[in-house]
Parts: sequence; C-alpha cells; structure tokens
Amino acid sequence: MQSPSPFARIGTRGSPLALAQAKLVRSLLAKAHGLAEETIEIEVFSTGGDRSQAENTTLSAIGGKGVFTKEIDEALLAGRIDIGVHSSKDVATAMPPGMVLAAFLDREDVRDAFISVSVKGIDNLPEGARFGTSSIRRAAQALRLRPDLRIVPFRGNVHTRLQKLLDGVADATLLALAGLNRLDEAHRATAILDPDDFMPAPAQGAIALAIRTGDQRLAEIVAPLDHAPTHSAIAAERAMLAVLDGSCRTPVGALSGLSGTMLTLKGEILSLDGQTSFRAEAQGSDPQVLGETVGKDLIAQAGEDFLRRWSH
Ligand SMILES: NCc1[nH]cc(CCC(=O)O)c1CC(=O)O
Repeated sequence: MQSPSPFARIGTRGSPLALAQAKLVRSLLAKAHGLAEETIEIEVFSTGGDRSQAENTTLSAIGGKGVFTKEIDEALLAGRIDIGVHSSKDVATAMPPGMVLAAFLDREDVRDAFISVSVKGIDNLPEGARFGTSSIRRAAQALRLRPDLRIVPFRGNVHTRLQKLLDGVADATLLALAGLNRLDEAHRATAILDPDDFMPAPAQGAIALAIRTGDQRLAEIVAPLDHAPTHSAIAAERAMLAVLDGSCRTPVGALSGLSGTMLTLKGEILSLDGQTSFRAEAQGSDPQVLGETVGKDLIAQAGEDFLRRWSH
C-alpha cells in the first residue's frame, strides 16, 4: 500500500536552532490549513556550513555564498522537498535561479545578546579580555568600543558556543537574541546590546521560507505565514547587502523597520578593526530601491578602496 503523499515537505539543517525553526513553521502551516502536523514532513540536511567547523576560519572564508543552504536549495530545485526553511541572514543575496524567498515569519528580536560568565557587560571586561566570535561584524563592533579586546575564533551551534564559554575558551561572546529565544536560552544573556552600537546582521532574526519560483500551490500554502512588515524590512536589508556584496569581507550591519507607512533603513560598514565606520540612513516605500540607495550611499562615503581593502 502506498503511503499518502504529504501536504508539504520541509527541508532544514539539523542544528537545534534550525530544527526549532522548522518545527515552528510546520506548526504554523498545520494551523493555517487546519491539518494535522503529521501531514507535513521535515527532512534534515547537513550543509557545508555544518561540516566545516574549523575554528580558524570565518564563514566568509569558507566560501560564503550559500554555505548554510546549498544542499537544501538543491533538494528544493530537484523537487525532493517543497519548502526550504532558513535563518534569513544565512541566505546568500545571490540565490540559485528557480527559487524565491516567498514568505518571512514575523521577525524575532533583532538584537545581539552579550554573554559572559564573569562580567555583566562589554564595558566591564578586563583589559585584553578574550572575546569569542567568528563574525567579522561582531568583532569589528566590539573592537570599536574596546580596541584592547583579543578576538578568538568561536564556531559551532548555539549550545556549543555557550559550552565553550563555560569551559573558559573566551571571556565573553555575542549571540543573536532571536536564536536564544527560539531555544529557550535567553536567560543566558547577561546584557542585551543597543542596536545602535551593535547594528545586527542584515536579515537577523527572521525565518525565511524558500519555494520554487512559479510553484503556485506552494505559494498559496506559505502565503498565510508571511508577515508583510518583516518581508519589506528583510527585502530592504538584503538589497543593501547585495549592493555591498562585492566585498564579502566587509563587516556590515543593517536595520530596517516601518515608521508609519514608510520603511526606514539604517546601514553600517566597518573596517575589520572597528576603528573606521560609515553609516547611512534613508526612508522609502520600495524596499529594493531603499536598500540600493543606502548601499550606494555607504559605498560613496567609504570609497571603493575601503571596500576593496578587505575583499580577499
Ligand atoms: N549561522 C549563525 C546564525 N544564523 C542565524 C542565527 C540566529 C537566528 C537569527 O538571526 O534568526 C545564528 C546564530 C547567531 O548569530 O547567534
């Protein structure tokens, strides 16, 4: 006897955070369509980003584009799954042709959390303290405030990084509050950082649903989960990042949101040591145009040389 074909098949990475996000999507989809959760399958994929946990590499160095999505993208395009569930900030701005980010869940908290077992905030760290992060954005933003900090590479999933702190590998780290919230680990945060000092990564805190371009059935299935303000904000932040993408070794922060009916976008780029930074801000109604405007403003301020300097 043939088993009934599932209503939809979700593809996800296997980290606890990715699984929590996939289960949230399954639950929301089941509710939206009045179905039992068992009618929606979850298939787990190991991506290059999961396999390459070498401590001395930053993500941009291990290949950047699609390192957390490639295997899921391929399964989606081949029709083995119907929906790729991703952390939006891990999705490359240049996606493979044939797929589209069709829906974004209501955004979680966008801010970064400061976590330490010894001190309350970044200002309280002793001179020369070890700051664990493999994110060039977080390193640059931390060094801007505290040039004395020593950056130590810090990879692995959220629980691995929390354990490394307990093991004394570093004195402090930063993690996205969104991920901590989804894993019920927000109590680990010793401070929540002001997004003006620590502008989040473009698209941080938003879950994206990828489907095949032109798949009308799936477009209708995921539509009820789409949160329009989040969709616009992520579109603007990703459009800004796309303008800057030639220089994938430049630390970039972005934050967009609605003020009234208008979309506001703030963007920032920094030198790796955090000692030089540029900011731009604009308002608009078209996310794509807004993102391009802010991205081009940043390039005009910084100069092509600034971007090229870090682009290897
Ligand atoms: N691959 C790292 C990653 N991708 C998405 C999140 C957090 C969740 C989110 O931004 O939605 C994290 C962990 C972190 O930065 O702390």
